[in-house]
Amino acid sequence: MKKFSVVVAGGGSTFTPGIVLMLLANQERFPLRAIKFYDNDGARQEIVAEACKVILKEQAPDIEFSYTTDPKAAFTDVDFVMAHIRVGKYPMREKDEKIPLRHGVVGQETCGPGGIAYGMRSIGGVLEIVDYMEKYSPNAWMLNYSNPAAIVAEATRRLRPHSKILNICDMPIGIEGRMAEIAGLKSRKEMRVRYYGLNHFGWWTSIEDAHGNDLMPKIREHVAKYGYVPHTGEQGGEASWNDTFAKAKDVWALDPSTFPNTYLKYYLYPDYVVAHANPQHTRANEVMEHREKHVFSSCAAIIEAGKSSAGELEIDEHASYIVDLATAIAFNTQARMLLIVPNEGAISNFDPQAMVEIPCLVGSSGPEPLTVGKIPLFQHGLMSQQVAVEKLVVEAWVEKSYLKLWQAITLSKTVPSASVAKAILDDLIVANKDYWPELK
Ligand SMILES: NC(=O)c1ccc[n+]([C@@H]2O[C@H](COP(=O)([O-])OP(=O)(O)OC[C@H]3O[C@@H](n4cnc5c(N)ncnc54)[C@H](O)[C@@H]3O)[C@@H](O)[C@H]2O)c1
Ligand SMILES: O=P(O)(O)OC[C@H]1O[C@H](O[C@H]2[C@H](O)[C@@H](O)[C@@H](O)O[C@@H]2CO)[C@H](O)[C@@H](O)[C@@H]1O
Ligand SMILES: [Mn+2]
Repeated sequence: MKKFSVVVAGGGSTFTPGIVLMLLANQERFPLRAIKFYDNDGARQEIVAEACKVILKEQAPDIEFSYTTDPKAAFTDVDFVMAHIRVGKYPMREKDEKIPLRHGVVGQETCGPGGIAYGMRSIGGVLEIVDYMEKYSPNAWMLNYSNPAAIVAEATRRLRPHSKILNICDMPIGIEGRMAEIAGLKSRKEMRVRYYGLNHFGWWTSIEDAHGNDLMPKIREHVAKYGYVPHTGEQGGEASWNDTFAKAKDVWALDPSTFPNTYLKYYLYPDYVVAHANPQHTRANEVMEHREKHVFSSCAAIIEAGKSSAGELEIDEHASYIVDLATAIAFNTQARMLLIVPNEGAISNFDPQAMVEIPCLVGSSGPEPLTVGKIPLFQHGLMSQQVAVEKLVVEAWVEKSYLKLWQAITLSKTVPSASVAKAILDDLIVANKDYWPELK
């Protein structure tokens, strides 16, 4: 069986160790000859890379491993680019979340003004990686999950329309895992779903088991009481995520015939979100205090001891969707997966040039979207507004347009007025002076 070469773009990511462990656990179906890391922060990457070097030496000494900040070394002779960069890293995520809250508006990583600010930083970073891939390994595929996926996907549609890049998200994966548990199944892979929307802005319309039995009634009975919290009472995990999964109950109430992506709470209940936010301590702080600290302290311990058992790195099981996607491309499996793709009529009454998140069959030539048909007025209205925001952000980046970015923030369902939008924009411009193009 062919062995593949993968470069992880964003090697210093907190998700890299879990993804490496997941890749090692999937060698049977996705054998590797080489893994490379690439990052523009060599010091950050070195900590993760040196720990992963120990793990790879223990578990897969035959896989060639290297890490670099040199694009030519990183992107030469690769079959897949797995991209998860965060331009500006967590300090900028913290500003994305805190600046809107200063103005009484939702502060979130990928939603609202925070997501727009993040998008203005990510576009250039992701396009640069696409160009490196095409320069040094023109036959490679890029599996991108750098956020904000919706804006990045629109930017790649518009600016790199012929590039071999697939934009993906793991939120539906995480929610489907909970749905499967609620339905009494062992795995989400026993479910066959129909879903549509934008990234972080979608709905399930059908969920069946492998025999075609409708699982919606059973899941609906649970969600109506508990949201996506699988069992009542104490939950594991982090409080903010637990609150998000529980809040799905109220988001679901807006259309009980479907199940919502959890991110819709930021657009449908922005008042609730702001009222429950701490402007001095947001999700970025939680992640820096927990995931980032845990991953980097584990990596340091592994490096120090020279053995993986010295750390507590965990396999990122749910990231196996990345291998599902890579094997679908590599072996033409026609796997059925949610991807962010050009609509082109799949949703028959929606903008054909919108990037929509819908089920696709994936093979060696890429994704083949399944048809969705007409969507209802409620979802159509919400999606039309949101996709216009996302398109305006990309136009603002291309044209370096202050006006279009102001329009984008004003149009977001999370923002109450053009004056509040302008105040937020002016603060974001100052905060992002090292990252955004200079707006005129
Ligand atoms: N699509 C999804 O559903 C999904 C799920 C989880 C995480 N993510 C995304 O994955 C990314 C990584 O998340 P994280 O929390 O580990 O972030 P992180 O800050 O820990 O790691 C990101 C890495 O990217 C590097 N980087 C930044 N700009 C770069 C550039 N221009 N070129 C090369 N490297 C660059 C940073 O130096 C850093 O090492 C984020 O964009 C996050 O939103 C997406
Ligand atoms: O606040 P974070 O950084 O913990 O998470 C933000 C990301 O949330 C989603 O990814 C989740 C995933 O959906 C969930 O099941 C679990 O595995 O954790 C992931 C990362 O925390 C979302 O899809 C991403 O786009 C966000 O970046
Ligand atoms: Mn996502």
